[in-house]
Amino acid sequence: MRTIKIIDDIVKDGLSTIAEGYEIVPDAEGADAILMRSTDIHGMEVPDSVRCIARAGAGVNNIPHERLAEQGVVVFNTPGANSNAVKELVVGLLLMGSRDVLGGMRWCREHEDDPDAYAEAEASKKAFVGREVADRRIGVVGLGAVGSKVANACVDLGMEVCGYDPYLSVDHAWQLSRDVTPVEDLDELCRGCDYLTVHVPRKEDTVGMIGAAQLSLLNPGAVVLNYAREDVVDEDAMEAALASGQVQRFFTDFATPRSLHMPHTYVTPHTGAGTVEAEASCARMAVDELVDYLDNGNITNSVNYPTCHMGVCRGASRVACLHANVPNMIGQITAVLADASANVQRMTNENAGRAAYTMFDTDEHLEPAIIERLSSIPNMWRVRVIK
Ligand SMILES: NC(=O)c1ccc[n+]([C@@H]2O[C@H](COP(=O)([O-])OP(=O)(O)OC[C@H]3O[C@@H](n4cnc5c(N)ncnc54)[C@H](O)[C@@H]3O)[C@@H](O)[C@H]2O)c1
Ligand SMILES: O=C(O)CC[C@@H](O)C(=O)O
Repeated sequence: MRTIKIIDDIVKDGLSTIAEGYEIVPDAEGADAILMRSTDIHGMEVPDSVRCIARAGAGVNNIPHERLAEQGVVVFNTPGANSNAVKELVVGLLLMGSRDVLGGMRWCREHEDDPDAYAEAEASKKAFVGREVADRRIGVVGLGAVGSKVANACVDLGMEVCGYDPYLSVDHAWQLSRDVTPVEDLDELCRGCDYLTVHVPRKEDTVGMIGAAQLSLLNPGAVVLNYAREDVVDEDAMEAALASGQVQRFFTDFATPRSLHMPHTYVTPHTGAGTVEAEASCARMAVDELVDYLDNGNITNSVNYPTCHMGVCRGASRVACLHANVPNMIGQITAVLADASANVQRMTNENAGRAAYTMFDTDEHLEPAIIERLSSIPNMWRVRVIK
């Protein structure tokens, strides 16, 4: 029986692909895998029993994945699985940010007992006049799963859309409307924008990337949306820009102590991906990744190990070696197998960044002493006997 510890709220519907032979357990200690969402586990000691962690979502800044790679723990995420949900909310807020929808609704609610409200509304409505988004310029920072969808939707709304993404993948480039203008410099992107929306992961080069300089380049009265991570937009700079009117409205998905008190700021409680569809598709993708890794050693959508697929093992045994991406690891692994006269049926080696993954099927079962020898190769982080 394989075991999964679930951290966070994972919709039941999303767990439907958990195969027979799996059990959800209450503790991480002793579990084979962890399935989780946004809880920050930087301070958690991940037990040695845990071989993989799947984050049902896109952002993995809450998981120490580089450290976990050296512990031989494969970390997965679910690229794109919630991107439509975020796109829909961002587009909705973009429109709300252009018309004072919330102000108008508040006015109506405040007049709920006023018998003359209907007539007074006609006189009061000029306070809520907004602007149309068509022909306005929007800058989209990050053109991945979410950003590319937002950019395309803005094209459909008739906006002038510019995008900035120095690491744009070929897949996402294919998905992007040809009416999105690529801009190579962040400041150039911001210059003259009426709207700015941010869809980058939280990492060293994105923390604070939207600061005073970028906000000052927007058109006065711009609307800014942050549905990426809280500190991608510098809060000091944003508060000053809101106070001066340089930014008219700020929509953010992050209820930080600061954002909750900022003027003209509309905060949602990290619900960008909060739809039944997105939650289920993230959970299902995460479960599929965990199960294929635990059962077959295959790796799909890992953020700290390379992709590797060898299907289902047809040999007597399958072993996976998780190790540093340094020279002569394959040489040392095959030397151990040659010493043991093991006949390798299939073998794959892949690497990504500092980590590498070597998986092989053999015609015979490998004795524990051989596994021991493989494990003691320097820079070997974990050896898994899958079959
Ligand atoms: N609010 C939510 O509920 C919610 C939901 C999904 C994603 N997110 C956040 O949004 C981020 C993006 O999600 P996604 O699914 O589009 O991820 P993604 O990986 O598909 O796209 C991220 C894009 O950002 C680009 N990028 C990276 N560094 C950059 C930089 N310095 N400047 C410009 N572009 C850069 C990448 O090249 C990539 O194209 C996630 O990492 C997560 O933090 C939030
Ligand atoms: O799990 C969530 O609720 C939010 C997920 C979102 O922030 C993501 O990065 O995909």
